Amino acid sequence: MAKIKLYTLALIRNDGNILLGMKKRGFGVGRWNGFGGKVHSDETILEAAKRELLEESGLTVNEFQEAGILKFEFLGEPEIMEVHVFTTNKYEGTPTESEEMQPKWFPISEVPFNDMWPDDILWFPFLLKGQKFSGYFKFKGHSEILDYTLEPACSD
Ligand SMILES: Nc1nc(NC2CC2)cc(N2CCN(C3COC3)CC2)n1
Repeated sequence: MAKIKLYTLALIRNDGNILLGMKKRGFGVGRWNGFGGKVHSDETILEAAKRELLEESGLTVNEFQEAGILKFEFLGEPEIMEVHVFTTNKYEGTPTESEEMQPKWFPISEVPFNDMWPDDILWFPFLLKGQKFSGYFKFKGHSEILDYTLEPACSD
């Protein structure tokens, strides 16, 4: 039976820019990404999103928009990654490097997709348009998408 593991991913906007972090260690090291991590058993997904963003970037967010849900399967591995994606342009603090992430603002037109997870270029357009999305990706290793589905998702 596949085991689902919950993760969060927060993308912070500021006018025409988006905040990404270079992952310095662990899963996804060497790739730019939003900020997030595992959901602990004693917290909600939203609490985890806020906690991980603060830990990884130094930013405090009180109001997140739900942007979408992404499910990832890896060939030969039982765990399904369920990533809850959030976005906001309301935050406090200044992006600060952490042990996990080195933050950097990118103009929306210069998102470094070649140095990000290969799924990102597929769902970012939904995020940038404010269109909620629901996606499922089957990966072979960490760089090859074998197949996927991606569709607009209804709000509630
Ligand atoms: N953009 C993007 N793509 C992903 N693709 C799947 C990997 C194939 C996964 C993903 N996250 C899942 C992992 N999470 C790490 C931070 O601690 C764990 C960040 C968000 N984020």
